Amino acid sequence: MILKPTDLPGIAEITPTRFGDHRGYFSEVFKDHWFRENVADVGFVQDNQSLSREVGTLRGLHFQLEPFAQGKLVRVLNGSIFDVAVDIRTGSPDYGRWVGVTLTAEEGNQLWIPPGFAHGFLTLEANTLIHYKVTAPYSGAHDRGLRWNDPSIAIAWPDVSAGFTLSAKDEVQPFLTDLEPAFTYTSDDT
Ligand SMILES: Cc1cn([C@H]2C[C@H](O)[C@@H](COP(=O)(O)OP(=O)(O)O[C@H]3O[C@@H](C)C(=O)[C@@H](O)[C@H]3O)O2)c(=O)[nH]c1=O
Repeated sequence: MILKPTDLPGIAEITPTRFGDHRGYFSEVFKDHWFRENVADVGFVQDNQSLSREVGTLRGLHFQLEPFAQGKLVRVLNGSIFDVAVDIRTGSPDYGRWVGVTLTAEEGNQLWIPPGFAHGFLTLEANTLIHYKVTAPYSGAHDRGLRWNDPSIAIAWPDVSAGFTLSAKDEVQPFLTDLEPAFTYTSDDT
């Protein structure tokens, strides 16, 4: 496993080793012990999969409130995405800052997004299939969002000529300035 920090403290890119031979490859894509030792001492309780048919499908930005706040470990099984995390921890030196990493099925790279960050992604290819592990179960009552194109965050989403496809919910998510404080930064945070 190759662990690479990103420009946003707390967000890490992980690329599992692939052992290739004439048949294809073998790869350990998640190892509990390694993850706890090297990334975050968390347990995952739910695995999610989503398929986006159109290139330019944008899901997010999403997070869940406590006590169902989720850390997410995201990877792509088919196609590719521009995966984004935004720091929404009140008092954080990085509050409102974002980072984006291209994740591809070809490379098999993953992004770790701890609780305290809003998450979203844009598909860069048709029929992109993603898989992600989460550290808390889904709770619709705790599900919250942040506007994907909030000018105060100014995420540089890649240009996809097809235009963006969003859910009705995501078209009208609140702006950062209107968010109820959901997370508080502490110096123990990574
Ligand atoms: C996320 C989720 C959704 N659902 C249901 C609710 C709804 O009926 C349907 C579709 O939900 P959504 O529109 O919220 O799906 P989606 O827009 O794909 O939501 C996901 O977006 C990405 C960016 C994330 O970070 C995820 O945590 C999650 O919020 O699936 C579950 O049953 N369990 C879950 O864990």
